[in-house]
Amino acid sequence: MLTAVLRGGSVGFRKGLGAWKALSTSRCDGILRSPPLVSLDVVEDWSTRFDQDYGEMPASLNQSNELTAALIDGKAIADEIRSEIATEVSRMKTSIGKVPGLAVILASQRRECQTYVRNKVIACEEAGIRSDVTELQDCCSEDEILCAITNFNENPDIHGILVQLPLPQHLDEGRMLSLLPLEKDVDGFHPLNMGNLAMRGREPLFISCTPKGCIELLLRYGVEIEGKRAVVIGRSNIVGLPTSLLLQRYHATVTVVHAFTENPEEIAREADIVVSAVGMPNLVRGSWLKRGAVVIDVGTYPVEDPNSEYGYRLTGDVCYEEAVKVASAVTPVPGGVGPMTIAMLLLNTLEAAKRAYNFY
Ligand SMILES: NC(=O)C1=CN([C@@H]2O[C@H](COP(=O)(O)OP(=O)(O)OC[C@H]3O[C@@H](n4cnc5c(N)ncnc54)[C@H](OP(=O)(O)O)[C@@H]3O)[C@@H](O)[C@H]2O)C=CC1
Ligand SMILES: Nc1nc(=O)c2c([nH]1)NC[C@@H]1CN(c3ccc(C(=O)N[C@@H](CCC(=O)O)C(=O)O)cc3)C=[N+]21
Ligand SMILES: [Mg+2]
Repeated sequence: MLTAVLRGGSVGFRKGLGAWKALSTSRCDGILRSPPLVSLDVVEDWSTRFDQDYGEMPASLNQSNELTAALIDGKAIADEIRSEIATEVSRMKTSIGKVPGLAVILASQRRECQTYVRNKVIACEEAGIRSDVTELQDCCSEDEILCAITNFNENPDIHGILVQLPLPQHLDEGRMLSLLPLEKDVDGFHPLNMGNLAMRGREPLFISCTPKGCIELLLRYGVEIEGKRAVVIGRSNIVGLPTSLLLQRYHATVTVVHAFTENPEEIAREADIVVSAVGMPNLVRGSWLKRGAVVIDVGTYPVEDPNSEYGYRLTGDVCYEEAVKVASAVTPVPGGVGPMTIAMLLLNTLEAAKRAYNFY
């Protein structure tokens, strides 16, 4: 039975001997877990660590001793999680006649925002989750957003509410997010959820989907986090900041790099784990990476591409061709973090519904 994907479903902390330990709880027993695939130390024989489950190439060395990084297949893992969520949703429907419901408030005509929302709606449908989108004009007022939030808040069939970001410039994003009902904040962006993520000894009701998806990729690929040097590039409320907090919960030593950072390249090169969330294609070159590092590329930057379905395609922050020669594992864009974000959103929505009905 699926109740949580993150190992230690709620990441608990145990005090003792000066150290806090993330506690593994039994709440995530039903989830398929692969044995360690990627080690932070470069090893010659990857075949012994290679897990068949995801069917991807393990990192290997070529004749000139260059690494070929393993591909971290976010799409495959997300599909697996989504099918487990679908099973849970049908169990819920059968036993109490209810399904989870997700509301999305979209106030942007930007095509990639429209695409993300469309992808979320499709993913909901496939999992048997009800979804309801309120589209507002770019020029909408704060009151209109509040009104949409209130409607969804009062609707008992809606368990999760997501305000697609960024909001148009003239709106106060922080204020909008602070007005979300805590127990429906499946994006984890409410200041109380963020604050509880940041504070030791406290648990957020929801952890933001993208950071949760990044950690889940690391865990599923067996990447050790505890004690390792992690560098997060970007410090936004929606990705960089919560990712740095979550990595600390898993006992990484975290450095945050941002637009004002001097010598980002040198800092990044110290990292065992690099998470980049900037939105600048090719920012992270091969020279930014320590040999054997694990690289999670969150960036999704739309570039014109007349050959692709919607006239654009997405590129990440990482120069993939260079990174694969230095890193031990890399997430692709697309097919890496993006699909995990959606899977975690469905999971948070399922969790919200379970709480609402006290159904476990
Ligand atoms: N795959 C997914 O599921 C998701 C992908 N994304 C993508 O991730 C990217 C980041 O999104 P988001 O966090 O919302 O973006 P923001 O624009 O809110 O934040 C960007 C961050 O990058 C930092 N930055 C800017 N330039 C540099 C630089 N040259 N070197 C180092 N840091 C820099 C900024 O620093 P400062 O704070 O100093 O300004 C800021 O902290 C985007 O491409 C977005 O589309 C976002 C969410 C989910
Ligand atoms: N309140 C809020 N919550 C969010 O979670 C949120 C947001 N606002 N604003 C925008 C960012 C961006 N984001 C993505 C989600 C999925 C993909 C995704 O599925 N990407 C696919 C490809 C999609 C495609 O090709 O168009 C992939 O990377 O494989 C990408 C980006 C969520 N965001
Ligand atoms: Mg953004």
